[in-house]
Amino acid sequence: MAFASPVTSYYLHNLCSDAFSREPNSKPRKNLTTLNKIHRFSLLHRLTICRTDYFSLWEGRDSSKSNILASVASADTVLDEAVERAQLPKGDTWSIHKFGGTCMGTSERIRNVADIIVKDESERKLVVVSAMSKVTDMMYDLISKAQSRDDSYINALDAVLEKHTSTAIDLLKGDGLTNFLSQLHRDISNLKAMLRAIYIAGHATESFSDFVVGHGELWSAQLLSSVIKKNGSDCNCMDTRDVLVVNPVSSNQVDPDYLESGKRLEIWYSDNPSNIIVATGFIASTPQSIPTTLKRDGSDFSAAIMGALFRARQVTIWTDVDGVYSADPRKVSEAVILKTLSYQEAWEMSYFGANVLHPRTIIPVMKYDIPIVIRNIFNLSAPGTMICRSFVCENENDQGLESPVKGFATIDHVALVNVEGTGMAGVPGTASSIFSAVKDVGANAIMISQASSEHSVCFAVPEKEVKAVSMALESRFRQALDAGRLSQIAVIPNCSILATVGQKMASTPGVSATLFNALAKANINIRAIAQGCSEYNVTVVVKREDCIRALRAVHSRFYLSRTTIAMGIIGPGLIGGTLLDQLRDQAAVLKEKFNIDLRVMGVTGSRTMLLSDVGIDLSKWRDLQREKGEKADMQKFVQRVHGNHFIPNTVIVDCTSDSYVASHYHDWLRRGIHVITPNKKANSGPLEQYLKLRDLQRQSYTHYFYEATVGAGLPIISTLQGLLETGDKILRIEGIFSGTLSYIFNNFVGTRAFSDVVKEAKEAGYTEPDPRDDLSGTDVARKVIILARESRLKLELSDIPVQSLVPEPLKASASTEEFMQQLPTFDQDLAKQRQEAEAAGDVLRYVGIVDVVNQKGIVELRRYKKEHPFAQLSGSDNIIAFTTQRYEKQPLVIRGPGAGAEVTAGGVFSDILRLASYLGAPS
Ligand SMILES: NC(=O)C1=CN([C@@H]2O[C@H](COP(=O)(O)OP(=O)(O)OC[C@H]3O[C@@H](n4cnc5c(N)ncnc54)[C@H](O)[C@@H]3O)[C@@H](O)[C@H]2O)C=CC1
Ligand SMILES: N[C@@H](CC=O)C(=O)O
Ligand code: NA
Repeated sequence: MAFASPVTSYYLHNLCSDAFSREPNSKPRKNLTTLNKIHRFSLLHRLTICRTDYFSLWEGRDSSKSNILASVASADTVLDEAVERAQLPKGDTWSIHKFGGTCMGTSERIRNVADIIVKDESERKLVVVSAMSKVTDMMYDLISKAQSRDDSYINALDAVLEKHTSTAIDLLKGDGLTNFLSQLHRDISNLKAMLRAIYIAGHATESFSDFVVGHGELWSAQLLSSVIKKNGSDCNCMDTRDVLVVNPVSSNQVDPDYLESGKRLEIWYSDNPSNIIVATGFIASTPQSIPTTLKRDGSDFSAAIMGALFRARQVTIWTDVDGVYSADPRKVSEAVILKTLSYQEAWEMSYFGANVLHPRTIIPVMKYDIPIVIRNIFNLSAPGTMICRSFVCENENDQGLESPVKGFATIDHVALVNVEGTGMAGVPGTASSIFSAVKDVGANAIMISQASSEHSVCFAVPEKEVKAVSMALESRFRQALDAGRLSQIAVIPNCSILATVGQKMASTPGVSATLFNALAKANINIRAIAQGCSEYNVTVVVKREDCIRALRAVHSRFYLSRTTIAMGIIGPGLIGGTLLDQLRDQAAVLKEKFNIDLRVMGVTGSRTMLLSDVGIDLSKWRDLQREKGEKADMQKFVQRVHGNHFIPNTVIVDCTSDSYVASHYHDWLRRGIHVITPNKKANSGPLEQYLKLRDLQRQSYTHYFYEATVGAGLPIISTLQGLLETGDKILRIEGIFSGTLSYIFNNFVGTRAFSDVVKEAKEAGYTEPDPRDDLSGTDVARKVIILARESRLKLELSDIPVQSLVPEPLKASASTEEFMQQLPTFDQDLAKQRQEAEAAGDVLRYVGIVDVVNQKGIVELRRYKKEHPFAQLSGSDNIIAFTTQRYEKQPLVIRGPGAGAEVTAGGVFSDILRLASYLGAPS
């Protein structure tokens, strides 16, 4: 220590002798205290009996679960009887309660804490408190200001004084208030002198800082104990520096000295016996009685050490959340509060950044099987999460039996390092060389994985450390790299770690299969995997951009009972609009009865789009689109529907007839977005693109359904796929594939004009957006191509000869309206054809044929006898006959309405439900 002047030394000498003159050992030692009795008779005894019974049960005669549970219950009775016999007074057990800074944030909250403590008279309590919220930061700020010779530390100290004075005035009165304020003023004037010394020296040692900072806990403990006393309860305030002794092991870690702390506690308690003790968290002393702190998460650690010293029944950590969540609720909004966690599970979760306890907090209580309960001070009705020995956890409730996985946690900003080469196999010491290089640059390997071929070792390090690590490895292995014994030291940046935690994974086959399956279904690629043989944790490394989706996918697989699918609907026209209405009407039933949760996150037309982060209210989607719609932007639409929500599965439903929209399917499928459509453009477009699309889709775990492209809601595609998949051979598919043309020729009778019937078909919603697509035969040709390609024929649309019914002069009409206006002029042509057919006892039918045997397709207007099944149709009926090896003599025939808003939207809807069932919805 280089102190600048004699003045400084003088100040420090005085301050230090005042501050460090606490000599707990010098206090008179009394005989065995009540506390010791508690140790001996009550808790240890209780725990011993308890353990003996559990173990004898495990090793004993009957280890079936129900018998164990029954016997545990009887063991509890035995315990109670033992306690009764020992005639231990009620209240002899201790519990530890820890209240963090938020719980102690205001006078109102401190009053609330006092209420919780005083109202529960069931047992003795040691209450560990943190400083009032923000005070620790204020105290550190004082030191940093003083060290950097910034005079404003004086004002900052005044703010600290003011905060505690006003809180005390709110909470206390009379002697309680006077005593607190006079102690506060004494402390503040001491601090002022000390900070002045730090200011002059321009430096504060760690123990000075610890001493200054620890005042936050001293004041909050004094405040709380005064309030409790004011309420008439017997309470003492403990400055834990008199009791807790710790040995520093590194700059951010200390080891408790239980033996010495136990001795000091005994002395302290014999001087200050009471039913309630309010103790300062965070602070402690070294064996030389120099003030220190317990470093990070110090107050939790204080509570756990006290729990162990008191052999407490339970340690309750009061906080502002309902307990430990199954995943970070900011990332997974459907995360649930876990009822129990084993010590090991809590350990694993906290390692991976879950907001649980610091692992070292668990060690002291774990030793004595003391449960830790995390509870919400703002929601007393929530039972919280109990962290305890796994055997006890299982008995507490059945949660452990339901899911072998408890929680999921992630670490971002990670890079993978892959050291690879044939020269590694069978060479002892390679791993040691790799990790000693990692150690030499002070990096931490978060995860390590090596396959037994030994050709590569892969490990994850924090991204900020990867450059130094790779340089160190390159230099360490320069020779091996030059000689080719190592082929590469590769860095894979932008990764995240996803950990799945659960002690019961160890004894449950199939957990990792479920996990990997969920990731596969969400189309997430796994870069590396690690599972220790304790099996408490399966860790995967994924691309950072996939991490939240991965987390949601696995979480929903293990926790969401429903199959939740995010949907984007493109083209809210006739079919799209009807589909949205059908979804609106059926959503509740699907959710309730089938556990399927369909959420429309976006609807886009060609001009406006409507987006939502939680799902659009379908009861008013039209109004919302009108009022809240924004300019349509396909990229933004897909990004929001797929990326910005908590649902792992996305489907885009294309209800347009647009080739441009269809050209996006490839990209969507590649990104793991499922596609469903009644739009025929993709499957009847250029063959090469179609084949590419199907290849991609088959390779990925994404689904592409298009039942409504042929025969609207009729099961045409699925029937054909079923025949093919079960090994049948398709010979010929023949039918009336156009609802519009079926309707037209079914109704083009008597004196009716052809154009009138076309108009009717359009108004009934059977036609394509442009009815020329129907009349020209193009729509039928597309359906023929779709079925031909499904039957493995490699045909282009241009390979199909098509007989068009569009009069030659109208082919080039500017608009649909113009076409419809001019059509009556050409009514005579078709009237003539019809009359000729009628005269011969025939009817006209517009048919499509897939001739699989001869590998060709035909689309034409044909004559059929009046008795032929094709002549028996009505309305917009389609009829499709499959002639196959199995159905050779009698074709398999499907007939029914093949166009129209309701049936088509219904067909699209059932594809959506098929997707849900593929994704795991109950059937
Ligand atoms: N009407 C029927 O009976 C059947 C129709 N289909 C198919 O259903 C699809 C939809 O047909 P309809 O609803 O009758 O047509 P429609 O014309 O009523 O609706 C299409 C909608 O898509 C929108 N749209 C067009 N291009 C777009 C783009 N690039 N981006 C966003 N939105 C765009 C339009 O603005 C319109 O709202 C078509 O592919 C059709 O072949 C399939 C089977 C039967
Ligand atoms: N316009 C089509 C609709 C279905 O694809 C038809 O009439 O069949
Ligand atoms: Na269909």
